[in-house]
Amino acid sequence: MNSNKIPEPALRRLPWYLSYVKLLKSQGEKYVSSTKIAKKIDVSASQIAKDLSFVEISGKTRVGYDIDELINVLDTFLGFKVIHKAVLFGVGSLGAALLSDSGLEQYGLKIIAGFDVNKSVVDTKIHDIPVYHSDEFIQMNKEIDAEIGILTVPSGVAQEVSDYMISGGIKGVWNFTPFRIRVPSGIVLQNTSLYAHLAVMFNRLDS
Ligand SMILES: NC(=O)c1ccc[n+]([C@@H]2O[C@H](COP(=O)([O-])OP(=O)(O)OC[C@H]3O[C@@H](n4cnc5c(N)ncnc54)[C@H](O)[C@@H]3O)[C@@H](O)[C@H]2O)c1
Repeated sequence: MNSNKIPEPALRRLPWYLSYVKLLKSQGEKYVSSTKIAKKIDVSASQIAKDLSFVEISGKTRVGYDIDELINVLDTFLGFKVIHKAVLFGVGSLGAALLSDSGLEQYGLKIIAGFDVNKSVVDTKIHDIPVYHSDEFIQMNKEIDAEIGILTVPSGVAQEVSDYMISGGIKGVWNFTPFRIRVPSGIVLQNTSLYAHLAVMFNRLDS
């Protein structure tokens, strides 16, 4: 298994296969072929077989992949089985919604604490997750040891808050702000924007 070598498009497709085979398992299926996955997902069977060649699993002739084994190797390969500790900066409408999303933990992301500067949210709990003042982060992260920082602050402070999280030991920044923040080499940056996807949908609807 070599996760460094897998191309990003293949890596992005693996969760689709995982969610489909989990559905098949819930329907009592034991085996699945790449042809069967291909029929449901708009990806060719040969592409699926190629993508799955990056994970340590081999199909059986005629029956295909053992579903339990496939779920297990995909969950492991994608990092969903290991709990990654995270903190979240900016407990506003988006940040609070993410703190309330118990689905993230099923994908291996455990948000340990939220941080904000607004007195009305500091020292509260959202979905049982404590919210602290941002100034407390550096000291607290020596204990929490979170490696992922979720950024849901206003764009105007995105860069400074990102720098601050990194100075406190954060190794990966999940940036939800529309600001193109910069991170030092060695720090992983993932930008996520609902709005960018919406723009693509509008553009396609209008054309
Ligand atoms: N990626 C997406 O799809 C998506 C969707 C919605 C919003 N957003 C972006 O997410 C961000 C938050 O949006 P929102 O609607 O939740 O805003 P919001 O105003 O409701 O929340 C922002 C929070 O950040 C806090 N904050 C401000 N300065 C801070 C600092 N220095 N340290 C810590 N916390 C600080 C504020 O007190 C507030 O609680 C914005 O940048 C917005 O553009 C992105």
